[in-house]
Amino acid sequence: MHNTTILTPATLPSLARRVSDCHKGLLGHALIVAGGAGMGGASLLAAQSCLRLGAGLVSLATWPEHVSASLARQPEIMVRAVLQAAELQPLLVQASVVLVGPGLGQDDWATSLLAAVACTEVAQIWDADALNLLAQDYRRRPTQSAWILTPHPGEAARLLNCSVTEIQAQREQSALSIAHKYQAVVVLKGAHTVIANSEQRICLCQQGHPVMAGAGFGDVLGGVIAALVAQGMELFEACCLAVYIHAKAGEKLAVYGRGAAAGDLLAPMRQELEQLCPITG
Ligand SMILES: NC(=O)C1=CN([C@@H]2O[C@H](COP(=O)(O)OP(=O)(O)OC[C@H]3O[C@@H](n4cnc5c(N)ncnc54)[C@H](O)[C@@H]3O)[C@@H](O)[C@H]2O)[C@@H](O)CC1
Ligand SMILES: Nc1ncnc2c1ncn2[C@@H]1O[C@H](COP(=O)(O)OP(=O)(O)O)[C@@H](O)[C@H]1O
Repeated sequence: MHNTTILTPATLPSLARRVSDCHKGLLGHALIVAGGAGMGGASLLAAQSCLRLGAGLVSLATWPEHVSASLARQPEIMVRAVLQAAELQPLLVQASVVLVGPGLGQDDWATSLLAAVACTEVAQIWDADALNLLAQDYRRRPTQSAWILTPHPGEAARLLNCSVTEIQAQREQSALSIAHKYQAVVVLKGAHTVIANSEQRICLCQQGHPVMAGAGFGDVLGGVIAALVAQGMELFEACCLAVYIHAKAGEKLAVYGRGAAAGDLLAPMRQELEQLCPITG
């Protein structure tokens, strides 16, 4: 049996305040490995949200055709064209956390980049196509590092080799089963997101809104988790805080009705984080 903790301001973990002589070198370097051909939006959304939630440095390793558009949109991100996995190595060495998968695709290029990430010791977050590739072959998992998996119900069904209906019928148990099978922290997304780990720890987020049922909202969440890990939070705690501020920001967007774009979350997520965990003081 497990006890479920409902995420509220009283139960949420906190992000440490910044000391007055803080500098970007103390706030982590996040590497986003994302965006195969035709999916440059997913990688940019993830990298932007990581930057906007306070990571000290953000690098984006992506398919070459996305470099100029990404730089034009967000020049603070260090955007690198990567054609071969070997080109990832110097970036992996610098990273304090890696997010891999948004819009990555599942071709040979994507598979080789994922293999390079899995070999490193740095904490890593696997999302979207990284999860699809993992579901196809369990041996793709990292062997030396702590990791987070962020499936939506479709990806969760692939990871457990069952149906979406079965996942949704018992969401908490499904998250625990994935956590146990893959020895990871798991964020099972969708209405009332569940966070679980392999020690049967489980948290439930009751915030959020159907206005978030749109392209890219999960890519943004991956970037937020990466930002909080980069700034020093433990993996499970970072997931809880990220899920909560992402969902609360979604509720704020709901007042405008249908048609929210995932990038609209950035400003309200910053406000939520500041309200819960002020930067100084
Ligand atoms: N702008 C971009 O470049 C975007 C790229 N994206 C990328 O597109 C690729 C494919 O991802 P998709 O997620 O679209 O496709 P998937 O085939 O992985 O997932 C879609 C299916 O999952 C199930 N599902 C998902 N959420 C559910 C929920 N809450 N309840 C019940 N069932 C649910 C449904 O069966 C749905 O048809 C990924 O690499 C992703 O990162 C998307 O993130 C959309 C935006
Ligand atoms: N009906 C809903 N209620 C609450 N949150 C939702 C709802 N629909 C989607 N979300 C949230 O939006 C995000 C969608 O992620 P995902 O399905 O991975 O989208 P994408 O791959 O397009 O980025 C998740 O964080 C999920 O919890």
